[in-house]
Amino acid sequence: MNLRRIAADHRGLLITGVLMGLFGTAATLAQPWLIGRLIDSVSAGEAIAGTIVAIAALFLLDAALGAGHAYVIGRAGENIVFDARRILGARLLRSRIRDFQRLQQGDVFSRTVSDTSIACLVIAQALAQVFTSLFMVVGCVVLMARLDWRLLLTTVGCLAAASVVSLLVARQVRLAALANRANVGAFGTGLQRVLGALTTVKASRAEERETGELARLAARARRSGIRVTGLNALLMPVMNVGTQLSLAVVIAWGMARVATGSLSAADLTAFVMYLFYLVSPLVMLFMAVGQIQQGRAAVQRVVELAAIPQEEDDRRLPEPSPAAEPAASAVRFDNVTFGYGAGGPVLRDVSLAVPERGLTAIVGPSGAGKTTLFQLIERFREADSGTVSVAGRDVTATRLNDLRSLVGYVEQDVPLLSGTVRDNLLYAQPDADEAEVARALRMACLEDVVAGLPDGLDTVLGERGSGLSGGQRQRLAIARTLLQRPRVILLDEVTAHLDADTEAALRDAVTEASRECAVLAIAHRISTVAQADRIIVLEEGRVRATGDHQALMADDEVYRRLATRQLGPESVLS
Ligand SMILES: Nc1ncnc2c1ncn2[C@@H]1O[C@H](COP(=O)(O)OP(=O)(O)OP(=O)(O)O)[C@@H](O)[C@H]1O
Repeated sequence: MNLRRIAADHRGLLITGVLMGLFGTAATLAQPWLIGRLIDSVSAGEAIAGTIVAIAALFLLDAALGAGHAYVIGRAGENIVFDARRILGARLLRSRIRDFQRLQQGDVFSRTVSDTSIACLVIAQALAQVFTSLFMVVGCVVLMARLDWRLLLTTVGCLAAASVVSLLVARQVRLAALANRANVGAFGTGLQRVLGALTTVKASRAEERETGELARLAARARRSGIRVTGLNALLMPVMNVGTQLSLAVVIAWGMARVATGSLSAADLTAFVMYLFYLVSPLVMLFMAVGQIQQGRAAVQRVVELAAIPQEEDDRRLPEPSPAAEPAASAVRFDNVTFGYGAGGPVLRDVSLAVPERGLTAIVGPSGAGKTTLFQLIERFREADSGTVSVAGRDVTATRLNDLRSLVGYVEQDVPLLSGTVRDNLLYAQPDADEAEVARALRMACLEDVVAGLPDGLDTVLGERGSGLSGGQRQRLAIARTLLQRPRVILLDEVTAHLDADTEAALRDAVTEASRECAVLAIAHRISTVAQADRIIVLEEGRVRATGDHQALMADDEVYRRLATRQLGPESVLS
């Protein structure tokens, strides 16, 4: 993402805003000159009605252009923020999982939400401010020089001293503001840390400790915020002292010269007005420069995040042929080796085939690489060597959209999003009709559950599907997957103990699903293993054995151990 290019897309509005600001400034600059002429006309006893009308018109024009400038620049800023967030959102959703998982979620959030607005608004507004303030300062100085260059030198002397002090203060403001942003960010991260694990905090009786920690972080943010406010409060008064000093000198010396006749009263009045007009844009200029510095830091953070690598653009790959390819296996691994990077391979020379129908259970000790197999099938990760195929197609030669429509993934922990039950059900297949929904609910054994909810399908679920039990959430995710009519369902079973009824319902749902497509289940329960048509035993990234329960109980020591210790002692009896 290139913010400069985004800003260039809105150059029409930006240029209009800056031009309005410049014309408004020109209208401001003309006012003291016209008032000087008014004084001249009054002194000379000439008609003044025309001049008064011109001055009033200038005031109105100045006000209208000032308002227009603020609105147009603000609007351009919001447009730029909108584009930046839209592009960033799309890039995050299309990012590669392995790169996304390296990021801190709190940091991604603050870069996408607040850094984008700081970067874009500050830069649009501060840049516009620089143009108009600079024009005002230069205009005032030139017109003051034309009126009286000696008075100008005196003024510049006083204001220059005040400006140096202001610049030093402005620098401190910038540093303090950066520290304050970091402290506010640290508070946000601290809050996210505890709110994300609120039940753990409560169960550990750590509320008081964590409240203290949050208060400490909030106090740091408060301290640095007060420092910013204090320094900011100094800026204007420092410049005001400079103005008051120069005003006193200009009036004293100017009046003396008016008395001797070397300066007209009209020119002195105009000069004093320019003096007032000069100060505010001078301060604005300092502040805008400081803001641009802050904005640059935010731009840097946004651009860094936007550089996150993307899933490959696979539109060049051929479209799948409409005739369903005959495939002997729903999923095939041929000599697949894969590692996450440092630490060596997690899957080693894995070869396996999952038939088009039926339930295939994967069992293995913790860390054997079971979830990693699923990651490769969905192509969240890619094999270092060997081939993974789904429905007869090499996953690396299939468009991601096509691949992921062939595969339904039912995760263990977070299968649902917040929203209604219906939203969740239709998530992968938004255009499914009522008959298909009813069929999916029936197959996933969810009809009774939905009927028992207060608003049926329109019941609103909390974040991550809270409001349903673990087993119900998984069955809803199975129903969602069934609506998609995939060729393969990947099921990572819930590990938590389920009651006998829920377990039976889940088992029935899986059996139903496996009549229509291949179900590949990471099995944590003996009920799944016992009903499986075939079982793959994975150990240390290798396929150790394949077979049915009876055969593996007889032949495979690791399976026997898993079946008796991990999956439940009752398996020995089965
Ligand atoms: N994102 C990751 N980055 C680095 N290593 C990882 C990552 N995910 C998993 N691993 C490592 O890969 C190995 C296999 O992990 P995987 O999650 O596939 O095992 P598993 O068989 O599903 O285990 P469990 O039954 O405990 O869920 C583990 O040693 C794990 O530490």
